[in-house]
Amino acid sequence: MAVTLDAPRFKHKVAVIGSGNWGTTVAKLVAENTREHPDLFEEDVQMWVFEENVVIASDSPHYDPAVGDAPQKLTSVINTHHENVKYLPKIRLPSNVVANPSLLDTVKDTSILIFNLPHEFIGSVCKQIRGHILPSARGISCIKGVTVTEDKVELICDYISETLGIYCGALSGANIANEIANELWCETTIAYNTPPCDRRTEIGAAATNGGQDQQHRDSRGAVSKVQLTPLSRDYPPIDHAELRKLFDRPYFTVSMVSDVVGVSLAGALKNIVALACGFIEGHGWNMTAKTAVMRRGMLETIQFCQEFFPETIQEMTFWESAGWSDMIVSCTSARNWRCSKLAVERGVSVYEVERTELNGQKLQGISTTKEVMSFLRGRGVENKYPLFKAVEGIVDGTFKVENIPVLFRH
Ligand SMILES: NC(=O)C1=CN([C@@H]2O[C@H](COP(=O)(O)OP(=O)(O)OC[C@H]3O[C@@H](n4cnc5c(N)ncnc54)[C@H](O)[C@@H]3O)[C@@H](O)[C@H]2O)C=CC1
Ligand SMILES: O=C(CO)COP(=O)(O)O
Repeated sequence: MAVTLDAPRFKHKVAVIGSGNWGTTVAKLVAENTREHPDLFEEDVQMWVFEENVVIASDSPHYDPAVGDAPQKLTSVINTHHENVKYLPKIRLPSNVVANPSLLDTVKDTSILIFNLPHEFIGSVCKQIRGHILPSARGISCIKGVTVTEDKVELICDYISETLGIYCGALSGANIANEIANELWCETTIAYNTPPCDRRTEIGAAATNGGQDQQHRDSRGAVSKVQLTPLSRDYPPIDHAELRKLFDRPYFTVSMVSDVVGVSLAGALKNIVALACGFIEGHGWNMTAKTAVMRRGMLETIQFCQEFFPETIQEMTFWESAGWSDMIVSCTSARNWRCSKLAVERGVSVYEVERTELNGQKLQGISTTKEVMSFLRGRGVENKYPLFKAVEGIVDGTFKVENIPVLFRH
C-alpha cells in the first residue's frame, strides 16, 4: 500500500565546515548545485572560515590602494571579492557561498553539514557545535584521516556521528582540489547508508511508525549506539538521489556506495603510501618503484580494513575512485607526495617543506602515519604492516629510504 506524503515545508540548508583548498572547492560546487535545485536546497551555502588576517598583494586584481598592505579579515575578502585568496586563489566562487567566521552561526538551522577540514581539527569543531545543531541534521565528511585513541581507531564519520548524535556519511576520491576548482573532470565516491528512520520509499515500520525506529547500522555494519532523530518530513528526503544532486557536477562525477568503512579508510591510509612514493621519487627511483610501493600500500590498506573493520568491507570499493584511483593520483601529484619528495631532495624534514611550501595548507599523511602506527603498536601487530612502519621510520629518521626493498625480500 502506497503512503501519500505531504510536500516538504522546508528546503535543506547546507553548510561547509572548513574553507581550505578542498573545503572551498566543495563549497563552490555545492553552491552551484543549490542554485540549480531550488526545490531541494536553500540557495546560500554557509562556509565556516577559521578566521585569519590576509594581506592582498599589490599585483592582485583585488588590491585596494586605500587599504594598501593593511591586514584584512579573510571572511571579508571572500565575501567582497568572491575568492578565497589564501587557500584557493584565482578561482571565482559563486556569490551564494557565504564565508562565516562564527562556527555556531554557520551550523544554525543547517540540515546538511559537510565537514571539510584537516582531521586534527575535527575534535575541537565537534565539541564546539555539539548541542547547537539540528538534532535531525545529516553529515558528510570529506576529511581524509582517522581518529585514534590508545586502543581504538575510529573513522572520522563515526566520530562525528557519535559526538554529535547524527548520521554521517563519507565523500572521498581521486580529487585534487585545484583541478576540480578549475572544472577539470574527475570522479568521486560517496558512501551513505540512509538510516531506516529516514527512508520514505519503503513501506513498513521505518516509514510509518512516526520515527520510533531510530536504530541504524554504523559503518561496521553493527547496530549503532547513536539514537538518531529521524529527518523531519518537513524536509525533502536525504538519500542517494538527493546527495547526487548536491555534489554531482558535469566536471565531478559522483558514485554512490554503502561501504563507509572502505571509502573512509582508503582515503586516510593512501596518504601514508603517498609519503612513501614521494620518498622513493626523491631518492631517485621512478614509476616502476612507485608502482611497487602503491601495490604494497594497497595490500596493507586492505589488510587493515579486513583486520579491524571486517564486517562490511566490500572489495569492490577499492576499484572505486576512493580506492585505486585515489592511490594513484595521491602517489603521483598530490601534496603529501610532492612535499615528501622535496624533503628527500632538499635533505630537510617533511614538516619543514609543509611550512615553507604550503602557505598554511596541511599535510594529513604524517599525523595519519603516527596515529595508525601507534594503534598498530598498541595491538602488537606493527610488523604486519612493514610499509606503514617504514614510512614512520623515514619521518623519524630511523629508517633509510634505500632500505625499502629490503622489507619485501623473501
Ligand atoms: N586539497 C585537496 O586537494 C584535497 C584535500 N582533501 C582532504 O580535505 C581535508 C581538508 O583539507 P583542505 O581543505 O585541503 O585544507 P588545507 O590544508 O588547504 O587548509 C588548512 C585549513 O585548516 C584551517 N585551520 C588552521 N588552523 C585551524 C584550527 N586551529 N582549527 C580549524 N581550522 C584550522 C585553515 O584555516 C585552512 O582552512 C583534509 O582531510 C584533506 O586530506 C581531500 C581531497 C582533496
Ligand atoms: O586526497 C587528495 C587527492 O585525492 C589530496 O591529497 P593531498 O592532501 O596529499 O594533496
